[in-house]
Amino acid sequence: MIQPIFLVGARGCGKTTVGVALAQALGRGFVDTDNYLLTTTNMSVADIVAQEGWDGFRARETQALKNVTSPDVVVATGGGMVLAEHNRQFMREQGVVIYLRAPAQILANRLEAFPQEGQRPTLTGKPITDEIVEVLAAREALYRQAAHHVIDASQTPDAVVDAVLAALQIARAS
Ligand SMILES: Nc1ncnc2c1ncn2[C@@H]1O[C@H](COP(=O)(O)OP(=O)(O)O)[C@@H](O)[C@H]1O
Ligand SMILES: O=C(O)C1=C[C@@H](OP(=O)(O)O)[C@@H](O)[C@H](O)C1
Ligand SMILES: [Mg+2]
Repeated sequence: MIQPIFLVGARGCGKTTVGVALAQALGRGFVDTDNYLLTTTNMSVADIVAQEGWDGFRARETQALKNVTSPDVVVATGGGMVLAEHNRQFMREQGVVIYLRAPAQILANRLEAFPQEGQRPTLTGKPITDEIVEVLAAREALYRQAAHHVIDASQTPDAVVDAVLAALQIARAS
């Protein structure tokens, strides 16, 4: 049975980067919930948060998750998608959920090199490393709860894709 694949994990773990490569390897469609919101609302995450607060953004990302889900798609979620219990349940029931896990320092290094502030406005007002440590501590259990598989995301994107394919026991389509 073909099921959607949902990538979850903290900011910078590579959900978007790996998602594109995984979809290509499987010959599937790819969709990113943040990009979906950007193109459907013409607003960045920072714009939405400025106008509607984080609660408004969270409501929109829940709707985006439902809108983008179809059987043959790879979905890169935003790092906070797992915060809502119904999102975790939806993903687990509808498809296969992969937690891309990496240590805080690796995440911080990637985000410092490529902050994308419009899509990643501050969550805590703290410096990146402090924020990542705090957010991971708060969410680690949620990522694990949501996930069917936990993959080491500190490897190269290609190696992460191979690890996901091995976990799913499927071969590359190309
Ligand atoms: N496995 C990886 N190894 C090295 N750099 C990575 C890896 N995955 C992602 N990156 C880099 O980290 C940054 C954040 O990646 P992104 O895919 O946007 O993460 P996420 O969607 O999980 O926030 C980007 O600059 C990307 O090129
Ligand atoms: O961790 C979070 O709460 C968020 C992560 C971001 O996505 P990425 O994980 O793709 O950076 C984006 O959805 C938004 O800024 C909120
Ligand atoms: Mg992303």
